[in-house]
Amino acid sequence: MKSNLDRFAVYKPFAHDTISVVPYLVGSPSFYTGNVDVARQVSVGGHKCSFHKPTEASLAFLLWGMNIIAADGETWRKHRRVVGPAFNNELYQMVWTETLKTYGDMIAAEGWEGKQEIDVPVIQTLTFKLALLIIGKCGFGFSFNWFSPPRSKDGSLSIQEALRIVTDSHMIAVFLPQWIQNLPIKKMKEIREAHHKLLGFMKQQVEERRVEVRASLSEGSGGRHDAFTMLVKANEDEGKLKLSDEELIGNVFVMLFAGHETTAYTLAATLGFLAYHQDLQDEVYDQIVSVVGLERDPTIEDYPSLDKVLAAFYEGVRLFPAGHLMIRQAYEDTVLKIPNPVGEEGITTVPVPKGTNVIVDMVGVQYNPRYFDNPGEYRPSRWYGVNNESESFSAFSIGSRACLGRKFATLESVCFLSLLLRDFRIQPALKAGETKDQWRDRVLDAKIALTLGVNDVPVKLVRRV
Ligand code: HEM
Repeated sequence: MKSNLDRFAVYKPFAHDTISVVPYLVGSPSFYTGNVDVARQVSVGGHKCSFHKPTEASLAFLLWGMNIIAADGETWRKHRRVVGPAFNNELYQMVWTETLKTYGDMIAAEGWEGKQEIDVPVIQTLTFKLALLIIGKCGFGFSFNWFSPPRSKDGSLSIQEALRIVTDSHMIAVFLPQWIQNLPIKKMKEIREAHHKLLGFMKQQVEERRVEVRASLSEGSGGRHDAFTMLVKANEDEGKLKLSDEELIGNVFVMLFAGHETTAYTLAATLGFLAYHQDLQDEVYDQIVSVVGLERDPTIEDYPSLDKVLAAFYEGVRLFPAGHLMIRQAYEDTVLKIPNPVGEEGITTVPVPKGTNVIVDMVGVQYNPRYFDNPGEYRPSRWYGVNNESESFSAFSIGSRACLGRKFATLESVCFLSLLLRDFRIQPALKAGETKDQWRDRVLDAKIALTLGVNDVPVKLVRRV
């Protein structure tokens, strides 16, 4: 069976991991690369880089206002100066604490306390809910919980439900023509209601936070620590370079999209791999028990010692790199220095005319045998002892435009996995007559939406203690 992750096969006939693709009929050639050195040349940004992020590549992120992901050049620097400080230790502590709390809520709300075996037909139903609640609480500062009713007593949508609908329908809102979105059908009406509700709410929140931040600055008190509040706070210090309210909202929303689906899919893939590889799951479990024991909750201070849990997650990100395409464009005539194939010394310099797209194919990078021995194999030990911030792990991108939420995602995931894997052994939920290998082939393959993700992962949770 041909896998959607077999993208490196594209490069094999050419013996190069950077290729030029010429369209049959119209359009100019583009480069596709699975090479980290080439990726670095085009994706790092900054004055010396001849490539930028074209607006067409970021349309999916521009629905709510300009933001750090879509911006480029000076505009990006302005956004980064405000958004960067929001990712600080106070936020990270909040991510850990809220993940612990949300895990507890999940167990109670799903009725799993005391249950010995639980069938979970699609693990994504849990990981998406977790990621949405954590980004909602830590990114937006909302008090969400695992089972809140979708509509309040007066029949209006709850903010939590509006956020869920907006996230789930993002591709519709971006790509479907406006006249279809305006049709008086139930689904479209619901999406419009959710957008309207959320936007009104966000505007009111910006104003509320501004008042709070000014009060806490003048009183010297602490105030809230969610990313939204931090953003408003950082923006207050910016004088002339302040972001507008629309840009603030654009950035809060982009965090929702950048930080929700990515983490949720990767957690699902990681659990799928660990279900298939019971020996690797036991290795991770042994570390959790030796670091945290069986009684107490893991703390953020345990995080550096839970390196096998992190490695299991990193290997999930590598094999299912959620940010699978990074599109850059030459804004001037330039060259690419392309390393020759393995076994041949040196580089080949290729001219790149202004306007040429270079597409960093993250699946190509992560499955490139130049960097990984037997790249298709799930082997977390590749990351044992590798510094957490290391660029040898490239699936969060590299350079100054690398993922700002890397630590957010890894803290959330390590905390959640440590709790879940300590309580339960994860096993593949097989169909009647299906073998484990058939389950792997059916389940551990990719599908592509806004990000790249794993197929639905059906598992069985078996209580360990
Ligand atoms: C497994 C989880 C994640 C993966 C694999 C991932 C991957 C990436 C990649 C590849 C980029 C570079 C995109 C490009 O240059 O075109 C990126 C950028 C970014 N990510 Fe993530 N991400 C993850 C989670 C998160 C989370 C949880 C957040 C926020 C809470 C986040 C926020 C961002 C932001 C703000 C940027 C833009 C940085 C900039 O351009 O300065 N990401 N991410």
